[in-house]
Amino acid sequence: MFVKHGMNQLSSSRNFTLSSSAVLRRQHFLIRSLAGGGHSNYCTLNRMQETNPLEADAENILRAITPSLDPTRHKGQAGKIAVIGGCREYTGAPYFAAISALKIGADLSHVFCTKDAAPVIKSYSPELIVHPILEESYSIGEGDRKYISGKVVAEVDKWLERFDCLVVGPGLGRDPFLLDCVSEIIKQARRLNVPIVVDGDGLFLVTNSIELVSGNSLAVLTPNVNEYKRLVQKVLNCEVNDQDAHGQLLSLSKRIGDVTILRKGKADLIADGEIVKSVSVYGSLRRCGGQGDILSGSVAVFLSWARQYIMAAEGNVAIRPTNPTVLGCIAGAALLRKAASLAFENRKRSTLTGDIIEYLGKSLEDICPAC
Ligand SMILES: NC(=O)C1=CN([C@@H]2O[C@H](COP(=O)(O)OP(=O)(O)OC[C@H]3O[C@@H](n4cnc5c(N)ncnc54)[C@H](OP(=O)(O)O)[C@@H]3O)[C@@H](O)[C@H]2O)[C@@H](O)CC1
Ligand SMILES: Nc1ncnc2c1ncn2[C@@H]1O[C@H](COP(=O)(O)OP(=O)(O)OP(=O)(O)O)[C@@H](O)[C@H]1O
Ligand SMILES: [Mg+2]
Repeated sequence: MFVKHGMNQLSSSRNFTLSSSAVLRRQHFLIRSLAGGGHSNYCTLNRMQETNPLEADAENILRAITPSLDPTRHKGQAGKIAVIGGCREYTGAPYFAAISALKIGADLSHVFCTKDAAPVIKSYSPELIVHPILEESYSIGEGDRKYISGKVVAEVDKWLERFDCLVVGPGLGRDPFLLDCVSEIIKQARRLNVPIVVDGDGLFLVTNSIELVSGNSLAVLTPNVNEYKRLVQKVLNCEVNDQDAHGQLLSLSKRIGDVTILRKGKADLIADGEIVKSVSVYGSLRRCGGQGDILSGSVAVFLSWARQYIMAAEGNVAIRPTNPTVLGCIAGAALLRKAASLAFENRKRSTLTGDIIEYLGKSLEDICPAC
């Protein structure tokens, strides 16, 4: 009530005081004081949202699907992830996705990128296995296209079956030749039943060729606000309806043949054609670029772990829902948001994606200790 009253006073005085910066500063101070502090209040609001029946039981899901660190396990069993992305413009996005997968606990993380991007990505981290195999139109002659496309696809194909999940799109760019090659990689992954998380420019590609993912129950789309708008316009032939966000997301996922969609935003909404879940716990006020890339790498790892967990449970799955792609989305979204909130607590306005990545380990450890 006090907050409301204070806010009303502030808004009624807005018209004639906005020009004064001292008054503005006092207004901001008053709003923060009445609301109990910027970030902590934000978290409290999020905690209140946990009473929402659609809110996923993210912490229990994280505990259930994260594999124990067992001395009998060998390298590779905790996950082999590959990111298809990285071009002349973007080297950060594939790095963020691939390194996040390792920081969460995957054993191996590969990046398939263009020749220009590879040395840059390699230099960020020796932990990543980087394949400089993608080609953009500018670097090849008209007559070489078919031959080079075959070579690119064959090179990825050598590895494809070994991966537990592909992340297609972070920093991929929109070169038409490159995207044609990536279409073939997506088709091949589907033939081999390799799950894929489609993000960034991968979404630009599949939005224009929806048949690439349509009906693939092992595909996850992770659109941000722009990517979601394009997807809704293209597939549902209408505008985004925030009044019925859950219903529209469900319709969209149904229309694309029950693929799983994680709509990123203030609350992350997840649908698979059957159910809708929301992840709104934790979070940060900082919107620096690259957080979606962390998310795509994280979802890939948790999706792989969820599949392993469900296979091992042999029908005795202790958590709901039971679709591994949805579980992967819930776990990935919750972990990113927790890491972002910890990073923000420390770094405030200067929080960057690299800072958030540094908190992925602690965030998982708090929920699910290693030993
Ligand atoms: N540090 C890094 O390396 C990071 C790299 N990142 C990477 O950036 C890529 C784009 O992702 P993003 O999130 O900027 O896309 P989004 O919000 O739809 O676009 C914003 C506006 O830009 C425009 N536009 C975009 N791409 C375009 C293109 N190739 N050519 C022309 N226009 C283009 C777009 O226009 P529109 O599509 O609406 O016509 C919209 O108006 C993606 O690969 C991502 O992974 C990020 O992950 C962040 C960290
Ligand atoms: N308004 C918000 N409040 C809280 N968290 C948010 C908000 N918007 C986005 N997020 C968080 O940030 C994550 C990344 O979402 P974002 O929309 O920034 O993705 P993106 O644009 O694809 O990022 P990238 O810059 O990596 O491409 C989401 O999963 C969500 O957890
Ligand atoms: Mg993105």
